Amino acid sequence: MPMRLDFSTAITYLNLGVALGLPYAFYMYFTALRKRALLEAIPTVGHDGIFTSYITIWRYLFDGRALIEEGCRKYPGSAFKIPTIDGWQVVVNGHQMYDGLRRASEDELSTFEALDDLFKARYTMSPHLNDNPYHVDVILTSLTRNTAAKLDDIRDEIRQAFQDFIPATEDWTEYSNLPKLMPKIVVRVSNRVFVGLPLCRNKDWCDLNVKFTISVAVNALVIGLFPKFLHPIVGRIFSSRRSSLRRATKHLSSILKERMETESQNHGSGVEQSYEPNDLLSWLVDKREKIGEDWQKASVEDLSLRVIAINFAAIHTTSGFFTHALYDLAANPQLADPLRDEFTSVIESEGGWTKSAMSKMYMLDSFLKESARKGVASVSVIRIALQDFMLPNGIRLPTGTKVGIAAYHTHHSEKTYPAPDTFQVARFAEKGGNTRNCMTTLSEDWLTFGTGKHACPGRFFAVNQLKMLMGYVLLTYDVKFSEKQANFPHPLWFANTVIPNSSARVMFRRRKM
Ligand code: HEM
Repeated sequence: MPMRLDFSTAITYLNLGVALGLPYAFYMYFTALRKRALLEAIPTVGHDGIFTSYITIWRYLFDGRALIEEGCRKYPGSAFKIPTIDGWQVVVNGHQMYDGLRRASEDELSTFEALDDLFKARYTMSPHLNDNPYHVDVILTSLTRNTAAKLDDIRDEIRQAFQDFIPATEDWTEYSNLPKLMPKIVVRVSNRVFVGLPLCRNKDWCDLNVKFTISVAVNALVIGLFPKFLHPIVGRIFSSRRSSLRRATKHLSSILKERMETESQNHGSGVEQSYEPNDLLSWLVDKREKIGEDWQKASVEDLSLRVIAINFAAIHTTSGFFTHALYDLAANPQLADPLRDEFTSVIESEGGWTKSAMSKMYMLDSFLKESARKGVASVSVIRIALQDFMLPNGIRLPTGTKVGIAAYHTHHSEKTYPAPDTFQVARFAEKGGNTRNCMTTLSEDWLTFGTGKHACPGRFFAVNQLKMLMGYVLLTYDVKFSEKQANFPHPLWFANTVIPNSSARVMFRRRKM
């Protein structure tokens, strides 16, 4: 029977709601006033009234780039603040400011705290992941060093994955929603190196790793809608971390146990660790003493979590980058021949798809870098101040302030990049082995991989993979936009992130010589 609410019960509920809601509203109001007062010395772009700031918060979601551009014009080489749904975001621009952020230590401006804030990582991934992020070191050292030995595997997996998802047909075949399709290819190729065969082709493993990133982002968004003091409760309710970890452990448990057993037997016995099989799992197991005294207790869960966390960092970044590059290739079909010629002549002179060959693809490097230059997020290098921090121009960031660099603005500076809105394939191309301008070299004008101690450790692996993906496409297919694709499919800039356009229609066919 439906429950009837009588008048006096309704009044009781109303009173209860007011009794609880009013103190909360006051708490929120005074917290907002206090936070704004702390940042008073930093100018605001948009509205900064406690209530009117919501107009800017809304605008930031869909037009953040324009707001940041306005801030950079008004305060060149300096800092300004913008109200966002996650609180105040301080944005800096200019080389001097870049240097200030680059040099800051983790104790001053924290990346881990910023990741936690952005992805609510302690609830969506693990409360302990960043206590000892030794997997970051494993990516930077073991993965980078071993990539050369894995290029044949990468190439093989690229071929297999493309055959499965974009078979080379005689006639043109149209594909839509590349942002959904490309992660399916990239997850296989990356996992050929992370976990090897046959797991890298396992549907459930691939599905888990493609969807884990999305579930973390969605969970974080939902948790962020609640006030911070409720996060420990809602963080448990709105998080799929346990089910994702269970799923990952199911796949990795027996493999990891076996690797740990072998590694323990060899540890200290003088037997040189030969990394057999030579993959990320072996490197993580081998280096697990870096966890500290407890390294032997490194559990299967701990290692499994690190593997899906690495996938989280690797898959959608690489596939988003690759999707943008494919759009740029389809929009500039005249570039296919020169890029293809460079690819074939370099692999011929270098004796195959080697690491040295990849490093000599100057035009391809420049093409990919130019594509990423245009499609960068509006804010990058996001940090949170763990103590009061003085910016190089004397502006003080109080403890707890979130700060980032205006990346889109930097990548579109007329001074650094003349005609910044045009696609210039040779903008970065340099012959003669000069690596100053290549994709993996960090600089104040190139923020795709961040900067400083926390710059992307996977960039060397990612760039090799991207060059091989692009090389495979160039040698195997002709690519163009469908006639239905009237305009260039610009990405969507949402708040401070960038998302590849999902409505574009791209046509592929087997390459006609
Ligand atoms: C094109 C592909 C990629 C892009 C655009 C990209 C971009 C980035 C950016 C912007 C950061 C933050 C840097 C900073 O705040 O200064 C980052 C961090 C990170 N990336 Fe990447 N990334 C890519 C691929 C990868 C891959 C393939 C891996 C792993 C194999 C990876 C692992 C990581 C990790 C672990 C961090 C955190 C580093 C730390 O906290 O010290 N990334 N990446």
